[in-house]
Amino acid sequence: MGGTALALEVTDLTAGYGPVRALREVSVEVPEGAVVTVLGGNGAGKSTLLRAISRTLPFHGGAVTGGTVRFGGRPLDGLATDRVVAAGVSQVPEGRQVFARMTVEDNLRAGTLGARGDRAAKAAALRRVHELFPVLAERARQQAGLLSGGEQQMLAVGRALMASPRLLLLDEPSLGLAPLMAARIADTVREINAQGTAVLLVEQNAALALRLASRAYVLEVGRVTLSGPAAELAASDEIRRRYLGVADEDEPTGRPDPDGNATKPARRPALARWEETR
Ligand SMILES: Nc1ncnc2c1ncn2[C@@H]1O[C@H](COP(=O)(O)OP(=O)(O)OP(=O)(O)O)[C@@H](O)[C@H]1O
Repeated sequence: MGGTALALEVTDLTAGYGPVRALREVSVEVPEGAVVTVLGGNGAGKSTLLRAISRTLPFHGGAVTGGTVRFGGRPLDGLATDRVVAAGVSQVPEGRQVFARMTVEDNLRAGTLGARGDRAAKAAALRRVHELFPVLAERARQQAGLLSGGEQQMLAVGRALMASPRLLLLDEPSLGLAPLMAARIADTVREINAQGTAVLLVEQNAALALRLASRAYVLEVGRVTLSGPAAELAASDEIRRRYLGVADEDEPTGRPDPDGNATKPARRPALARWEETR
């Protein structure tokens, strides 16, 4: 968990796609070494935020039209994507997007393009990725497109880690995965963070994200509508009702009864459901 030093400082960021305004004066901070999450429904602007930070928005036909992004005190504005990677920020895009016809090892090698560090640093990064995801070592010569969905997500995360980032931008890592696989990915995010990498996690699965993060932001139609410590947001009625699938009149305290059972099993919060898979 971070102290007061900020790794990432996004200030009043406005961005869009032609006439579509996807982000309006969004400000987000990630302290050094922290996990911070951005929650929000479909189309809220979560992916756009990550693309604006990694400067990949132009590849999607979008542009930043206002505000600043600073990393480690230095502005990222105007940098090419590979310079952002070199500055220590790597993104795992939504939908994994591994190179399906390339081997697993070549996908990982692609992650070192633009990265800082010499051969020894890249070899160390590969060892770290193989320790986190042994299956990527076992399947090194296999075509990436033949991996399962969960394994492809591991590959996408592994590829981003090959650049030894100080900040990992993670776009919906649990999307389309079975609960057990999502929980495994969550464990890995925790481990990556414990090794010193800060994480900005975009998720629709609020239960999972709030368990991982120390701080959370809620994005609605391009604006930050709520932010605070993740534990506080997880306890708030508004978040519980809208993002954790709990109706406050049913479970005013949200606490299980003394036997540890939720009081209304049929309406158990998503948070409890996720914990059961672990
Ligand atoms: N490449 C694009 N071209 C035009 N409009 C886009 C593009 N990508 C996203 N948008 C629009 O920008 C807005 C924000 O989309 P964005 O993908 O950032 O939201 P999101 O919160 O990541 O949603 P989801 O969880 O569904 O991916 C939406 O109105 C969306 O339709």
